[in-house]
Amino acid sequence: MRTESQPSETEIQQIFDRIAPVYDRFNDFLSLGQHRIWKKMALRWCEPQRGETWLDLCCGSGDMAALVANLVAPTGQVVGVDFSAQLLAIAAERSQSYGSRLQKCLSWQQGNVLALPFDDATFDGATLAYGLRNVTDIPQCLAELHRVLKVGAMAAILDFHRPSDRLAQAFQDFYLDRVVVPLADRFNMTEEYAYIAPSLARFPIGKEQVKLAQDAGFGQTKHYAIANGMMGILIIKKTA
Ligand SMILES: C/C(=C\Cc1cc(O)c2ccccc2c1O)CCC[C@H](C)CCC[C@H](C)CCCC(C)C
Ligand SMILES: C[S@@+](CC[C@H](N)C(=O)[O-])C[C@H]1O[C@@H](n2cnc3c(N)ncnc32)[C@H](O)[C@@H]1O
Repeated sequence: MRTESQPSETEIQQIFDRIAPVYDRFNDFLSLGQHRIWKKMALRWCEPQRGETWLDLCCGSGDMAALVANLVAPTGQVVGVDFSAQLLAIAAERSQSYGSRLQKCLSWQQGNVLALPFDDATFDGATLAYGLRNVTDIPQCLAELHRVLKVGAMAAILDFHRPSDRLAQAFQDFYLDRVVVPLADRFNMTEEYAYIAPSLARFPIGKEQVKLAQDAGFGQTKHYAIANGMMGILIIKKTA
């Protein structure tokens, strides 16, 4: 797989600001709605509880934050953080259509997950869906996540994964190159979606993610490959 040099933070921010208008529809169409299942699977492994305060890093259009809010409502809180103003605006707009029970639990903050604007030990748990592969400094992201979590807190990190099975790998390559990018091309977003494949080629595999989480101080770490190995969920717990 060809790998390219990593884009800068500004370039990544611009990618997501540009794809914001089609982001949700593309995800639903291109994953046949499966990405919503994958997000729910991630939550089943970190179990947000009613009344807790959770952080959704790289929240984008707010999908995952809304799922967590449904579990911590009515007294809990979920803070979605992202540096894309365009996707955050969509998250805020979409949350207006949720019932007041959820709306009261959700808040949105523009910020950089590599320098979170929260005190140490603030959150009971966290989610990070399709964000770790897009940050420019994975160890710093995991260090910030560890800092703002309470001891005993869990986090679920969902992202693409490279299958070990050659056939699944070939399908993933085919799908990204011959389905995803051509569709994006029809909306003048070729480069934005062509970024996925090299970002995946650079992305640490499951056991490497476990090591990175352990190096960041997480005492319990487990990586699950799902969707025939094309996606992965890292479950981590702050134990000290
Ligand atoms: C929700 C998903 C991807 C989010 C996402 C992550 C990124 O890093 C991007 C970078 C640049 C542009 C867009 C994104 C982005 O949308 C996963 C589902 C959407 C995927 C684009 C579809 C790929 C699915 C699997 C490779 C194969 C699915 C097989 C089967 C048809 C379900
Ligand atoms: C693929 S989207 C994921 C959005 C959402 N979590 C989801 O599951 O659909 C990746 C998001 O990460 C955000 N992002 C990337 N690097 C970031 C950083 N350093 N700080 C804050 N947000 C960042 C992008 O703006 C984008 O919204």
